[in-house]
Amino acid sequence: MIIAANLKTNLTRHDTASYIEEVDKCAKQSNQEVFVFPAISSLDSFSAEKVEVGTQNAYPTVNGAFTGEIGLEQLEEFGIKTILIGHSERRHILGETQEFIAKKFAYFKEQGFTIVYCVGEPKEKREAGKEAMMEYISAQYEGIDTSYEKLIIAYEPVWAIGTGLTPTLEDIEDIHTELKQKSSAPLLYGGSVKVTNAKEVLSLKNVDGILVGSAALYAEHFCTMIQYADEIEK
Ligand SMILES: O=C[C@H](O)COP(=O)(O)O
Repeated sequence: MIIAANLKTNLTRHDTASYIEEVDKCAKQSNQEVFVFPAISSLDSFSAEKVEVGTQNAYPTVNGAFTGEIGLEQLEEFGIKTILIGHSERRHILGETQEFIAKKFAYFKEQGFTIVYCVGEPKEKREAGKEAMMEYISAQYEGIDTSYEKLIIAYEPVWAIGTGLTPTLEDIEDIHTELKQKSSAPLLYGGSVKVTNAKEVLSLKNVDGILVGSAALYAEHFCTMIQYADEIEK
């Protein structure tokens, strides 16, 4: 399974280095694929043996006049070859359109990156019923090559991110089963995954892993989630 931490806008360079060192220790004892996405200011050539470090964002360019952005040149300096694309915070807070997200996807696919591609519905779409919700999520697949061999998809209901709320286990399994019809790529669940619910979520059919935000900030908790995945696979 894939156990991924999105550190978002948290931890300094120093604390990120310590975090990755600690997570790498537990990841080396595990059979899981472990990803950590640090804040961009903390990207570096880490000596992690098992943890795959990815970037939370980048502009689809080698370099150029894109103030505030980083491009391929800056990622290559640290050997970064994994990227998060389409995260709901980039869609709903930073205003990335599906068209731009698809352009970014195509660019980093062209560069051979492993892409963790995020989809998920806002609360009002969830409340409008399953048909409206799936229609919304389907639109997030527009322009995306769902057969890309280095694609990982993360289903993250927007209303579950950072709220402590999650769909029921039945709902997660149901939606993941539907989304698996769209792509056979590994499908992660994200949205208020904690040490207290990670094992149940990871045990669900068509859940191939988790993408964890706030609870992953505690390396010990994130390591526990990695251990849960090993226990499930025994
Ligand atoms: O990328 C991670 C997701 O946004 C989930 O964040 P969260 O675990 O804080 O709800």
